[in-house]
Amino acid sequence: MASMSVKHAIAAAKKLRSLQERFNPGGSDIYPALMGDEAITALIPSGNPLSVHILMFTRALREQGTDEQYEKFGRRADNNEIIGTFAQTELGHGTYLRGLEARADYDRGTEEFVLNTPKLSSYKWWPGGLGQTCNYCIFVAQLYIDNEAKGMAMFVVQIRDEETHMPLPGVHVGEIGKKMGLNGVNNGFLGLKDYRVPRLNMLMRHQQVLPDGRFVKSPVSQVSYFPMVFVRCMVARQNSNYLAQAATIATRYSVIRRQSPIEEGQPEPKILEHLTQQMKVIPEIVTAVVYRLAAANLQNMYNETAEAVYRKDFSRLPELHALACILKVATSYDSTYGIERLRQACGGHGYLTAGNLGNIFAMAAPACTYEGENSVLYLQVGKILMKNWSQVLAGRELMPSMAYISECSKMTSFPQWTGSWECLLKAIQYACVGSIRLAFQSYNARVQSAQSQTAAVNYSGLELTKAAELHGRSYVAGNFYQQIVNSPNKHQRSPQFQKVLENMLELHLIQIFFRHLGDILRFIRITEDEISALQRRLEEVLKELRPDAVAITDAFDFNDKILSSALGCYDGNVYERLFEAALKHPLNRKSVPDFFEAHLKPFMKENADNAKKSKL
Ligand SMILES: CCCCCCCCCCCCC/C=C/C(=O)SCCNC(=O)CCNC(=O)[C@H](O)C(C)(C)COP(=O)(O)OP(=O)(O)OC[C@H]1O[C@@H](n2cnc3c(N)ncnc32)[C@H](O)[C@@H]1OP(=O)(O)O
Ligand SMILES: Cc1cc2nc3c(=O)[nH]c(=O)nc-3n(C[C@H](O)[C@H](O)[C@H](O)COP(=O)(O)OP(=O)(O)OC[C@H]3O[C@@H](n4cnc5c(N)ncnc54)[C@H](O)[C@@H]3O)c2cc1C
Repeated sequence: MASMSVKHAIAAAKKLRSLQERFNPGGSDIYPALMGDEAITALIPSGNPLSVHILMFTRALREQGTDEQYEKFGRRADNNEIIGTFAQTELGHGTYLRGLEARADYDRGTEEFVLNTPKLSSYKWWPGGLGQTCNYCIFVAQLYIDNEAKGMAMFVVQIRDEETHMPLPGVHVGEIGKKMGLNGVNNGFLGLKDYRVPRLNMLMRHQQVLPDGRFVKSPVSQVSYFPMVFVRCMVARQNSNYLAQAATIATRYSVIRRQSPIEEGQPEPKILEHLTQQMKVIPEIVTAVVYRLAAANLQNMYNETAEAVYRKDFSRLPELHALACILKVATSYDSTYGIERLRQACGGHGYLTAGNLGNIFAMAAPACTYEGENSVLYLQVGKILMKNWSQVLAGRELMPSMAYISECSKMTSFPQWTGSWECLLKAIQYACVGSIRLAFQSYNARVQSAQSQTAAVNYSGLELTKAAELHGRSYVAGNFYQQIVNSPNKHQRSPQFQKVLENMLELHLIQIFFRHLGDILRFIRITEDEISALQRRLEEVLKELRPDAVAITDAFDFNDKILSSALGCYDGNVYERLFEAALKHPLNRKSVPDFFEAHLKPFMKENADNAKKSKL
């Protein structure tokens, strides 16, 4: 499987290179490569073994290395002359980066670093492509000078001979084993023993070790985390894509499959006529659109921040970090749970490999873990919200994506309930700020009672997580509202198209309202009549969006090859394709399976003989 994936990935990368040269001659714009990676990844159901090379290895060289280091390593990596990965996570540590055990000791006598993974738990474990594909990696280690720890640093390390692909001396490298998906990616392990690299193999754009061993600290240590921020932004885009693929499959299947009359004596309807089926499928279509728009916003913010960081302006890093965390978490959680809901909406055929929904789930699900495990990133955002709440109390301005927190903090009570979009959006934001305030009170009380900040974060973790989740909802819903209601290009849309978008906004806001009704009722008085009115509107908007469901998912424009699903093909010939896939199963090559003579027949005969004996 791994070699097939590498073969496909290389073929696709070559195609991508020619496209890039045609549409972006000589440009260093990485995004065609990423779109290509998206396409490559979608075309290789077992995952793209070059993803981490494209997304992390090349970018770390460009963003963390000096111009000279880019010339030496980065250009060759961008041109796929060398293939690398990002080796940070270890067998014993993934989240707590300050606990990473791999070490780099500076030897000023030879102006080299001596790299070691001192224990089994220090082995790098998980990096994509590391097992068999890559011949280089970015090796993340704790830097030591004269045995004094200086923090994390990144090193360009060649792990395999460029001609023979043999592991180099001092390198122990291999595949970590089968996973629940992405088995074409050959995630690997790496142990290094007294492995020496020249001083200039340490990426030194932001921090340096001089020949005499003097250490020049980075002005902002967190800039070394930047490669992860980028992938978090990419995950938001990628996982909204996975959800869109699954929503396309389930929608198309739901207008082909007929089952269970709604009126006695009437013919069986398409299953999408059932209201509960609409509630399973249509909100997922809208969620995919909502996150795709949020991910696009985040990508623009990443570009702007990356350019600023290149100019040594780190001012926007904190906001990008907060948004990248919350959108990576929200998109990966909602897409993973949404894909499973869509699989279940397709009945038994949704469980067939030929439907491809299981594989799309297996591709989407690990995004809840890699690039920062979601519950950890929720806590990270919770901490940032605590810091921002202190700013609010001090009357200081907040970063733009948190401005609503200041506004809501000035409201002594929630205004008269109207049920309008603005009211629904404000309700989610108001509940978020109420949750932040409660979390802050708990957190602050703990710090006041002499708990350390890290302990206070841990013991306030449930409230911090809730506040972070509601912050994500507020940001995403606010972004969707702005795009639909206040977009500068709104006048270019036909009235019909605007109406579909407004129905999608109505559905998203009501769906989020009901999902967090408990959180909202904690801070806002809403009567049963007002809630029932929203229930009616939910049923109504599902009915209104039903006729547009296929057109919206067709607009995602996934080629049948990308969907790779007998349930979701454009021509709708589901049963023929299911049957065609079944006949291809190896067990159907013979009428009598080999195991009949070898196992089944003796087993049945033995039982028959025993039955006869027991009658005698
Ligand atoms: C177009 C689509 C194409 C396809 C797209 C495909 C996409 C996906 C491809 C699949 C490939 C998967 C590859 C996977 C790779 C990996 O998994 S790489 C390894 C990832 N590992 C992690 O993410 C580790 C998670 N842990 C952390 O990030 C940190 O430990 C922490 C949890 C954030 C804690 O940080 P730490 O420094 O230990 O302590 P804190 O006190 O929390 O932070 C200190 C201050 O630093 C700020 N900060 C933290 N992180 C960042 C950051 N990234 N950027 C900016 N600032 C950061 C933090 O807010 C604190 O600030 P102050 O409070 O102001 O001091
Ligand atoms: C498919 C895939 C691809 C990957 N690719 C790469 C790669 O290319 N390069 C790379 O370096 N890594 C990669 N990783 C590793 C990934 O980054 C780590 O798995 C991730 O960072 C989580 O670390 P961990 O697995 O060690 O879990 P741990 O950090 O051990 O966490 C385990 C659990 O403990 C809990 N926990 C941990 N810390 C806290 C906390 N502070 N507060 C509360 N609860 C906590 C959480 O529930 C967490 O799920 C990949 C992983 C996967 C699954």
